[in-house]
This record gives sequence, structure tokens and C-alpha cells, in this order.
Amino acid sequence: MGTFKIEGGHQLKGSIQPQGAKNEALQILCAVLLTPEKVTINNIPDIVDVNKLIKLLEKLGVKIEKLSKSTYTFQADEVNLTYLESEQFKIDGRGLRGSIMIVGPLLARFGKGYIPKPGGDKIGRRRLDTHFEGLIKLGAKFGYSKEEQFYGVEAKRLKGTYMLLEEASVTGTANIVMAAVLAEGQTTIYNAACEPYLQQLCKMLNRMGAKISGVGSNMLIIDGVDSLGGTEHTMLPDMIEIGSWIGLAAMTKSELTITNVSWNDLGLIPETFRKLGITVEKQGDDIHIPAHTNGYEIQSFIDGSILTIADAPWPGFTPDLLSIVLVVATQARGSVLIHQKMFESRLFFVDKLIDMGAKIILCDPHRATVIGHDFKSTLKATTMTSPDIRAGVSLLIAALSAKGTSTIMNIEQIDRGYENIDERLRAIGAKIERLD
Ligand SMILES: CC(=O)N[C@H]1[C@@H](OP(=O)(O)OP(=O)(O)OC[C@H]2O[C@@H](n3ccc(=O)[nH]c3=O)[C@H](O)[C@@H]2O)O[C@H](CO)[C@@H](O)[C@@H]1O
Ligand SMILES: C=C(OP(=O)(O)O)C(=O)O
Repeated sequence: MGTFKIEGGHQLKGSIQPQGAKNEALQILCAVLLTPEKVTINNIPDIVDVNKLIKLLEKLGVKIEKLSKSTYTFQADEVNLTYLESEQFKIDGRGLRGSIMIVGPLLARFGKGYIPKPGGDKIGRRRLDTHFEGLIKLGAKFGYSKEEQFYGVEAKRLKGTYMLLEEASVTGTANIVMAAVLAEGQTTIYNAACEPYLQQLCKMLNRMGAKISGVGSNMLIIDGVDSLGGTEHTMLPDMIEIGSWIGLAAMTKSELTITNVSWNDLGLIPETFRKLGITVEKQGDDIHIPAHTNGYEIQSFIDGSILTIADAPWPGFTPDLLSIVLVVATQARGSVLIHQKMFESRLFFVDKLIDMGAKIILCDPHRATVIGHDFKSTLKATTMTSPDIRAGVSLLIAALSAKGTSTIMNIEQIDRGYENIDERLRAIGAKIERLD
């Protein structure tokens, strides 16, 4: 189990470039399975989950060439479907959440797609009904082995249809879109998820020859085509990293510039941090956070009632930043209610913040009230374990703001989604060391 040793209480300074988006990369990499032609992908983050998926594609027979640190080509012209029936595939598929998105492309192009129950964060139940209900609607035969927790779908040729998704699932929508692009006739997906990750996927598929309209909305209309060709794609900067760095700057009273953030794709993220009283300045395509020497003050609603920050499917506020917002609120002036509607156990990490001296009341598994300290007392350094990727980074931010030396264990969780985080933080002045 890897560990970070962090000496907190220091101001940081400088600029930081966000990595390519983790959750976009997982979709885009699966899409290379839809064509026998070469696909070039730029700005691929060097993170554990993405590297695991690249390895999995390699074992599926995809030819992979690394052109530079973050650019790869992929060619799926000789796919080895027998790997899907191997014991090794069960181990590899379970290693991350994103592996679920190989199912749609494999089903559409080769008539069968299998996957063990995928991994990812343990943040409550993470069911896959939306994925498989959509694929079944397209004509797939579905099978599930309860003992092995192994899912499978098969179909000779998928047929387009109308479907109303039960929930706007991010990876579910991506899976269904990747199946529908090669189906016969027209598919309409209503209540589709529409995160920038999905917009990017649809744009890439259209460049490959797919016919998808409604991109960016919750109704996608897809006219199936017989085959897709190669393309080149560049990943957006990771909006969750961007939000994490905004929080880090405020909480450590540091002046930071986050470069090339693709402002137009950030949705409510800047505005939500502004509601916590944080100054988020737009400088071209950069975000500049001045040093919050006098702290930051949480706004109330117009009627004077306590601010609530809740997650919602895009264009609502992403659930992946609520843990960061929560930790930043612990040093704000004022109070806020954090409402994590989507996941059942993502707020339990607040126990560790409470140990550090934060004033938080966990009202129930979904809601926590935070009463900010206004920097009148700093958090106390401690030893903690990272339960999931975003809680891990939140604890890291807490440790960087705390006086004294903290240790965070199980940093593999953080490495799942943040590229070389210790080195990048050291470059802006953080005192952080990786112990094995
Ligand atoms: C690899 C990847 O891309 N992971 C992201 C993806 O996971 P993933 O695609 O697995 O998440 P889903 O969008 O399927 O659902 C996430 C959770 O929200 C609930 N739900 C979802 C939609 C809805 O309208 N109502 C609702 O309650 C689901 O029941 C589930 O518990 O999207 C999540 C939600 O943005 C993010 O946290 C994950 O980082
Ligand atoms: C929950 C997340 O990831 P995953 O879906 O891969 O577990 C996340 O990125 O915050």
C-alpha cells in the first residue's frame, strides 16, 4: 500500500496544467474497438486506470503504438475474442470501472460482448441495469452468471429503436451509443447523459463516419452505418482535476494559475466554487485563483437560507467534485449543506476530516453540514487512508492545509486518476513525499 507523507501549512505558488480527462479517456479508448482502421489519440493521461485499459485492449489484440508521452495509435484490425473467455480477462476487467465500455463496441462489431462486474470506486451500489437494458432494446440477448458476476450480450445484428433511459448513466450512455452507431436503422436515446466526456465521444464517432445528432443534449438520434473508419482525437483537460486545483488553491491560501482549462466545457464548476466565496478569474483560457489571504465567505441563497450544493446529471454539478467542495468549505466563513444525491457512501470520509478538527455534521449517508472555521483554527495533521479517488484528493488538500505532517495511505486510489500528482504538486511548492 503506497503512502504520501505531507508537511502541511505551506503556501503554494505557480501554474499547473491539467491532465487529459480520465473519464473521457476511458470512453474514447473503448471506441477504438469500433473500427479496423488506425485511431490516433492525443492527451491521454498517464494514470493507473487508463493504463489498465490500454493493457486490456492490447490483450484483446489491438495494435498499440506509443508516439509520445501522451499520444498513442490504436488499430483493432485483428481482435482476439477468445481472450474474453479467459480467466485473465475476468481479473483484468474487474480492475477498473471503464472496462464496462468495451461491451457496446464489441457487441456491435463482433456480435458479442462480455464483462465481469467492473471495479472502480466503492462509493455505494453501482448497478449496470441501464447499460444492459439499452443493449437488450437494441436486440441483444443478455446473460448473467450470479456466481461469477459475469455479464454477456450477444446479437447477430443490432436494430435501432427508441429508448428512454431509466437514469442518465454516463458510462451506460457511452456503451449504448457505441452499440447503436453500427446498428441497423435509427436509434433514439432519451434521458441520455451529456457530460463533455460524452460530447467528445460523439464528436469522435461522427468523425469516424457515425451519424449522431443531438450531441450535448439529453436526446441523441443515431442513424446506424455499416462501418466506421479511423480518426484523430484529442482529450479535453480533466475538469475534475481543474476543480481539485481550485479547491487546493483556496484552502492553502495560494495563488495558482490553472492553464488551458477549456472554459466552455466546465459547466457549473467555476460558479459553484464562487458560491463558496472563492475568486475564480478567467484569464484567456486559464483560471487564475488569487491568494485568499482574508479567507472566503460562503454565499447564502437569495432568501437568506443556508446554501446547498448538490450533484445532478450534467449540466448539473458533477458528483465527482462534491468531496472537494466539502473539504474546501471546512475553512470557509459560513455554513453549507453538501447533498450527494447519486452515491450512497461517498460522504463517509468526513469522519477523517472530523478527526482533523473540521466542524461537520453527517446528517445521513447523503448529506453533510459543514460549518467553516474561517481559518481561525487550522486542521490538525493526522494519519489517514484514502477510501476512494476523490475523497483521497480531498484528504490530500486537507493535509496540505493542516499544520504538521500527515500521512495518507492507500494512495493507489489517487493514482487511479491523478497523473504524477506528487511531482506536479512539488513543482508548485508542496512538501509531499511518496513512500513505498
Ligand atoms: C468511469 C466514469 O466515467 N465514471 C463516472 C461515471 O460513472 P458511472 O457511469 O458508473 O455512473 P452512472 O452515471 O451510471 O451513475 C452514477 C450514480 O448516480 C446514480 N444516478 C445516475 C443518474 C441519474 O440520473 N440519477 C442517479 O441517481 C446512479 O444510480 C449511480 O449510483 O459517472 C459518475 C456520475 O457522474 C461519476 O461519478 C464517475 O466518475
Ligand atoms: C468515481 C470515479 O471513478 P470510477 O467511476 O472510475 O470509479 C471518479 O472518477 O470520481
